[in-house]
Amino acid sequence: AAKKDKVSKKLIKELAPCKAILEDLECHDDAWPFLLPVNTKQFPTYKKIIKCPMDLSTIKKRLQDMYYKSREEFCTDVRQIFNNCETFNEDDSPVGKAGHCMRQFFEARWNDLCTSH
Ligand SMILES: Cn1cc(C(=O)NCCN2CCCC2)ccc1=O
Repeated sequence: AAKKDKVSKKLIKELAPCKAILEDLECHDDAWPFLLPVNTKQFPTYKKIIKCPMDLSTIKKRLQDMYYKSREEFCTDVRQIFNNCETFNEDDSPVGKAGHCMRQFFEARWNDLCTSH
């Protein structure tokens, strides 16, 4: 039991900063394309082109459900959002530009977290 407790304490410590980063992503001015899953009725080709859809509301639920076993898994899901965005949108489109901006914002916050100890 002691070992398990140590692991879970470490995990809570790791994932708390992830929750903070997620909240900052959600309230960013350029977060509007990423708050909810892409509407595949509005964009019928999306499902065919994007094999692993991801969005901020899904990540929020996964955090709440203790789905992530490490902060790396959280980071991978966030990066999936921006990789999908680059695949589906032109760089100079409104959504494409928002994706590049949000990725820069995230990676800076991720570096802070990884270098702060
Ligand atoms: C990530 N992503 C998002 C879109 C998009 O247009 N989202 C709009 C969302 N609307 C804003 C207010 C209501 C719904 C298109 C392509 C794409 O890759």
